[in-house]
Formats: sequence, C-alpha cells, structure tokens
Amino acid sequence: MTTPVLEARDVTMRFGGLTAVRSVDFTVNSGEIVGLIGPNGAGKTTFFNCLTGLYVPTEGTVSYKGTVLPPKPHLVTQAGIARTFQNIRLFANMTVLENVLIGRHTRTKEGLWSALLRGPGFKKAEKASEERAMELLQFIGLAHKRDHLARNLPYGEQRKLEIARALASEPGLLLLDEPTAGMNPQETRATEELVFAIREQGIAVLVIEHDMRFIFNLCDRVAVLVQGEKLIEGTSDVVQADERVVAAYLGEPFEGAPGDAEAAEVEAAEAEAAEAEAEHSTKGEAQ
Ligand SMILES: Nc1ncnc2c1ncn2[C@@H]1O[C@H](COP(=O)(O)OP(=O)(O)OP(=O)(O)O)[C@@H](O)[C@H]1O
Repeated sequence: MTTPVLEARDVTMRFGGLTAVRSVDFTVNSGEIVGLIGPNGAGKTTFFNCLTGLYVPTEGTVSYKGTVLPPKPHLVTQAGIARTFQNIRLFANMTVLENVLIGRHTRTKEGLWSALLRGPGFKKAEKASEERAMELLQFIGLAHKRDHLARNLPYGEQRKLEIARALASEPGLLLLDEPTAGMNPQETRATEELVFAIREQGIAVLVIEHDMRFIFNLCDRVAVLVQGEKLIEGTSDVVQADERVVAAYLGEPFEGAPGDAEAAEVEAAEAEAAEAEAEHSTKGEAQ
C-alpha cells in the first residue's frame, strides 16, 4: 500500500515582488523515487529549501508522514528527511568515517556532558555509531577508504560520501539536489544503481536533476516546475511525451504556460505606455 511520506500543500514562496514558487501541491509516497525537473530558474531549489526548512514558505504547509514540519532544518532532519546539496558540503579535512559519524549526531541521544566525560554511555553509543557508519560506508563502497581525508577522494566518491552522511541520520526520505552534476557517464550510472539500492532499503527518494536521461531512467514519477508552478506530473513516458515540457525547456511560448497571464498583462501595460509616449511626442512636435 502506498502511503504519503512527504506532502506539500499549496506551497508558495515569494522573495519581495518575485514569486519563485506558486501554490505547489506535491506528494512523495513510500517506496517511490520522484524527480523534480524544470528549466533554470524554475524554482526547484527554492521548493527544496521550503521542504527542508531552510525557507519558511510564504504560504502552505509541508508534512512528513502526516505531521506538519516545523520550518527548521535540524527539526526536519530529526523528523526523518535528509538531503544533499548542489555543491559538495563535506568536511574536507576530516576522514571519510568522521564525515559519516557527523551525520549521525541527530540520532544519538548522548548529550554534551556525556561526550566530554566520555562515560560508559558515551563509549557504548560511540561504538554503535561507528558500526552503523561502517555499514553505510560498506553500502556505498567506501569502507576501504574510512581513514582517507574527504578532500583526497575523487569527485564521484565525494558525492557518494555525501549520500552516506545523509543516510547516517536514518531518514525515511532522502532529497538529492543534482546528485550527478559534474559526473562522467560511469559515475552517473553508479549513482543510479545507488539510488535504486537506497529505495530497496525502504527509503523514499526525491531528486532534482538537469540530466534528463538519468531522471527518466530512475524515477517512478516526475513533476515539472515552470516559472514556479507545477506544469505537469506523471510517469517518465507521460512527461517526456508532453509537448509543453519540451516547449518550456526550449523557451518556446505555449498556450496556458505558467506566468502567461502575468506576461500578457506586462506586455499590454508596456504597449499602452509606448502608445501614450508616441501620442505625447506627436503632440509635442505639432506644437
Ligand atoms: N534568496 C533569494 N532571494 C531572491 N530571489 C531568489 C532567491 N532564491 C531564488 N530566487 C529567485 O527565484 C527564482 C527561482 O530560483 P531557483 O534557484 O529556485 O530555481 P532553480 O529551478 O533551482 O534553478 P537552477 O536550475 O538554475 O538551479 C529565480 O528567479 C531566482 O532568481
């Protein structure tokens, strides 16, 4: 049975006069891999930031497994949503293992004093954390590099390590922001396999990506954002065949395009202003 893991309802995000995301409804169900695509500036990252508590949406709500999330990143992580970023954000001078251990901090109960005094509770928790971190490194194929500094890993492995760190918070939903950016075809293929394996572990996945082939191979469902609005949502086949999606990517106008009404209003106002200006200058010349 599919149950919603993530539910965004009527999410709008405005920056001053600019509406970056407009009334978006969006669901990710358990066991699903869902893609979010759209041309540059469509509002994908802004929407992601609304989901993960980095932005407080101007309107709307985001729920995880039926509970509305507080818009605070650490509380969102604690609730069960983990994410990676467009640009790698590892601790470059820490080891591979330490980077994963850091990802576990939301899941360990041992407090600051316990850590400072290194009491028996802390030592036990530390051992369990390390075991879990090693399991995750095994899972992504980097266990043999546990003591390497993160900055010395090749690019593709750094991206994998980011995913392991996100998994260390034991999420029910993983959000991946352009996971294959800068990757070669083999690395992209390996990432695809990794995402399938993550789903096998019972974790739902939401991916933003520019690489269409990757998205259409990977996702059960794809939603397309254009100018902050959801244009269409469906299986890869349905979305690929939709002419409006192609047009939006090519920057071609199409009937009913999001933002069309606003664009028409602006055009009409500009035309009116130009007409008034022309009338004014003709009168001026006549005098
Ligand atoms: N913090 C901000 N303040 C003001 N405007 C913003 C802010 N963040 C994003 N925007 C604007 O919101 C719109 C959507 O941007 P966003 O980065 O979400 O798009 P995107 O789909 O992720 O683009 P890309 O694919 O290029 O990463 C853009 O017009 C952008 O300039």
